[in-house]
Amino acid sequence: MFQTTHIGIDLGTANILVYTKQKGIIMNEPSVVAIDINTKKVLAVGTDAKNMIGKTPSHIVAIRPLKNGVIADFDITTEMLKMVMKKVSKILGRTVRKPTVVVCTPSGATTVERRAITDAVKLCGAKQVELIEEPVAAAIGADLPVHEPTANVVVDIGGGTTEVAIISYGGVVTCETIRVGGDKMDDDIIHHVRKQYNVLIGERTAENIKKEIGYALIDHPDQLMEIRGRDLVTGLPKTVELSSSEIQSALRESLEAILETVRSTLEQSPPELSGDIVDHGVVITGGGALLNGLQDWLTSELSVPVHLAPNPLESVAIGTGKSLSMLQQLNKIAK
Ligand SMILES: Nc1ncnc2c1ncn2[C@@H]1O[C@H](COP(=O)(O)OP(=O)(O)OP(=O)(O)O)[C@@H](O)[C@H]1O
Repeated sequence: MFQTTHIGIDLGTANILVYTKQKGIIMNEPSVVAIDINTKKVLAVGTDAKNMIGKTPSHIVAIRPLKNGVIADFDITTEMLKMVMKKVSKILGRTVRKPTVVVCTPSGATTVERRAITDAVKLCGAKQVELIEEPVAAAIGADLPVHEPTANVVVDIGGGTTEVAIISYGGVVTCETIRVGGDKMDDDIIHHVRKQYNVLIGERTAENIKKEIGYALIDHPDQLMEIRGRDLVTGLPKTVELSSSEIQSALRESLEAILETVRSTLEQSPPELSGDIVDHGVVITGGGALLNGLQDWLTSELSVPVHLAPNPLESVAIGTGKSLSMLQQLNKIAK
């Protein structure tokens, strides 16, 4: 006889997290797959694959099979999920058979995109697949009282998208999504260094620059960072010194786009909920919420309190997992 397993998966553009009720988050790895294009064989998944980005011979490519929160390459996503299930079995010390899986989807995902996620998870052996909208999962994960008739505003800044949602009484009252998140900020930095210094840098370097000297606030202690890339004129490696103020202006456009989305979502709030927003403010979550100075910058621009979720990188996975126990309760009632 085998045990039924209930699993929550945050299938993100940047990271994939797996949650079980008994052990909490048991896996947190980059959503990256390394493939040999000659044999079509998957060589590595997660951290091992991410470490290969930009460093492999030409027949090995590191692919991110999700873009903007949805599946961009179905077959590779399925392969990645199969490897994830194997890792989960290893971590749990037993074979996971026919699990019930809750997966989050961006609220802007189309029916076809939602269907693709369900199909991919089913192909990995899941018996039942339930979908939950990402902002609702993020709000549950951030311990917001989503089931109360009060406005809970969540700004989830992920790798591929930023979702802004007002949740009340267990449902989404209004929501806006833009395809601007941490990845776009990395692109902004790559573009800036190429334009300003004629130097090409990789995605990982850009992400490190963003985390170390990327600031949302114009007013911040100026910091310098040395980075290495390829000189586009000579083709040779080159070292460049970057300042936090130039990175701040490189990120400006993306940050303004996020701010505009928050503003227009708040503008759509029903008047009865606006008072709650002034009192309770906005919760920022997702990895992008960790950008230096973002909380202070949004507070000054929005004139409402802005709170950072306790575990911004894990809120969605925790919320997905918690919704799992709600599902179990519902199933018990149904039986
Ligand atoms: N300290 C930090 N400062 C700025 N950005 C960060 C920091 N830590 C992580 N990030 C960024 O957060 C993003 C990943 O966040 P998260 O794991 O919430 O996204 P995701 O759920 O995979 O994406 P999506 O929700 O779009 O599917 C990446 O772009 C990463 O560079």
